[in-house]
Amino acid sequence: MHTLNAAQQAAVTHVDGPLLVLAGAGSGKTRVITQKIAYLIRDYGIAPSHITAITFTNKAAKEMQARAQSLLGERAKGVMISTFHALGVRILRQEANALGLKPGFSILDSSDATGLLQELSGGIDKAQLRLLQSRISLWKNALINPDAAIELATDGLESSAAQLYVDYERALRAYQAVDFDDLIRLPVALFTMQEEVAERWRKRLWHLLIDEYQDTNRGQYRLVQLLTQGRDAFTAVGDDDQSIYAWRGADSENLRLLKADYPRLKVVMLEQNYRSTSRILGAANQLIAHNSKLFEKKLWSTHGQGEAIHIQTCRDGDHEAEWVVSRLSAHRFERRTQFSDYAILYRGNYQARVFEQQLRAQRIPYVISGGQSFFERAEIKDIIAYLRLLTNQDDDPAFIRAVTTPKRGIGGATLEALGLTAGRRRQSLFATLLSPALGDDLPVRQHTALREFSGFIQRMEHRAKNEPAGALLTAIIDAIGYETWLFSAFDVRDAETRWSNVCDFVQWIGRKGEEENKTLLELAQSVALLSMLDNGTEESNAVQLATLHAVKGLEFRHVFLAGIEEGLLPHRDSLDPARLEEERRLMYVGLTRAQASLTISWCERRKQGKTWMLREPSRFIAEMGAVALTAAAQGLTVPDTTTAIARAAGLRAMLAGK
Ligand SMILES: Nc1ncnc2c1ncn2[C@@H]1O[C@H](COP(=O)(O)OP(=O)(O)OP(=O)(O)O)[C@@H](O)[C@H]1O
Ligand SMILES: [Mg+2]
Repeated sequence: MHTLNAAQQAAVTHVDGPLLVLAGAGSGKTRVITQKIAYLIRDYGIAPSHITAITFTNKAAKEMQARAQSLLGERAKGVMISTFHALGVRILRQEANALGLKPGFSILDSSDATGLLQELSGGIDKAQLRLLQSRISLWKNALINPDAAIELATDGLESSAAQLYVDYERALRAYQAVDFDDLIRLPVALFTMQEEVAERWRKRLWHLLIDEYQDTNRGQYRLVQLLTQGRDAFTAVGDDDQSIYAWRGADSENLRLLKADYPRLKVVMLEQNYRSTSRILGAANQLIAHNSKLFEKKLWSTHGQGEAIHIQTCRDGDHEAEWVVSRLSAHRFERRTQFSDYAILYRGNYQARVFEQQLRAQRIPYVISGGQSFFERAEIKDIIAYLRLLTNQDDDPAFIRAVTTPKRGIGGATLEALGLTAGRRRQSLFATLLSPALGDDLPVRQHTALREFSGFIQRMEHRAKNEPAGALLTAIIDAIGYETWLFSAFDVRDAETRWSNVCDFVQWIGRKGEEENKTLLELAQSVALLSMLDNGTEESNAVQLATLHAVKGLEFRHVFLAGIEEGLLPHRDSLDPARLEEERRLMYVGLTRAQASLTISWCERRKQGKTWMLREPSRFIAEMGAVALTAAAQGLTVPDTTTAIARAAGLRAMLAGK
């Protein structure tokens, strides 16, 4: 408690009613949550299992768990610290029956969902499909069901989306599958319909703590309401200036709604920033002052002025990557810092590639998050299809993927025949396959192959109940001949990469199985969640590469913000006033990740498709205010790449000599 300021202490000790901590970046909101968990358990005598904390990413959950553990030791283990979605899974798993789901239901990640929608929509083009999918997702997040969506639809696009939504829901139910949005929507529906179920959960949940509250959507808001109704005891912390998920249905109005919905709401403001130098904070404050305000907030730091913010003009994207990586390298030798003190941040995933190339070329270890997930690679999804099938045999998409990968002589015609019979009988493919009468509809050879497959799945399911997860997964992969198949289907280098990913996955499952004492069946279900937001491989001393969206809540000693140009940030599709404000908040999130130094780069030209486009520095740079900056942009010379590399090499030699 002595490590908290007075306002933080007030937030920690307020336990009997609703509380909102509303404060800017780096003011210790997340710290309030961790300390409050410890306070509730140690000083207030609440059992760990009655406390639940919600974070935005798996990574944040992990960090919070570690911090709670360092404060509380073993006792912290009983606290549920997870993302909203993981809480949803937990509720659904326990209440599956009430929702007509079986406990082993499948969770589709967004690319599975896209695949299913593609199939249902009869193969429309990708751009159109993306629009429909995001429309459906927004409806789901706003708790609007398919029937209501049909009524609400106002134009052609919305009507097709609503129709697709109807078919999509039907398919999901038939496959005993849920998508990410359902992980919130279904518990809300359940708690709304069945008061006694809601009450049971409320009893278990003495105090709920929610980080990054500004990025909750309608469904999540409702879930919190349903879980806390009655005692209304919860802690929400957030910053409206860091709301950056509107495109996924998040609504920072939820902060204001709290005040209306909970008349007893206590609001605590925090004003001291413990993270950044005054100069970085000043730039961030000046920038965000250009947005219209939901709440008035102050933020100051006692860390001193610190280093000037460096703005670098680069010729093009390649030059930028080279420059950033060389500067980082030189900086590390000068300051004797760790690689993990650095983050290179950008707006879009695709921007990562050039930085990865440079980092690899200069042999600098890095981790990347927010990019294409490890779990979204084809070979990993192949294996996951088998896992899904073990837990839920009605999962038709998993069945089709597994039965056809590796090829086992079961062709399109066979699957089509099977599909027709299944459709007629309103059964899943797997259930149809098991029924004795099927033989009439299929040629003998095909029938035997299918039967072999179903027998295999059933045997493995049986073994999964008591054999260690890692060993069993290895057995499955051996039995299906996956390695051999990879090397026959792809060229050697490609196959090697894929096989090594599969081995990593097996190891990871093995480790998780041991650590969490879970069977393969139990692990299989949570795998889908990992592909959601963050999936950075774990390495301790590495430069962090990430999108701005993925680094919310995190901090780094030295931050590079790349591609800070008109068109990229703000993005050219987001220039209307409302979206421009969201872009500005994104920049604010980026600036406020930095503790000690901040380097911003932009390119004079960039390739867009095949043509070179001239670029301008982002308006956000000007909005940060000139005092904060050294301006290479204003004609100051900076060491070019070669000098920086030479300097780094010189320093390396010097350090080695010492
Ligand atoms: N009272 C305090 N004394 C010393 N350090 C503190 C105090 N409160 C917070 N800090 C430190 O300040 C940094 C920022 O805290 P924290 O991450 O909790 O801020 P936040 O408000 O959650 O930021 P963000 O809005 O970016 O999520 C952390 O390193 C934290 O340990
Ligand atoms: Mg935080």
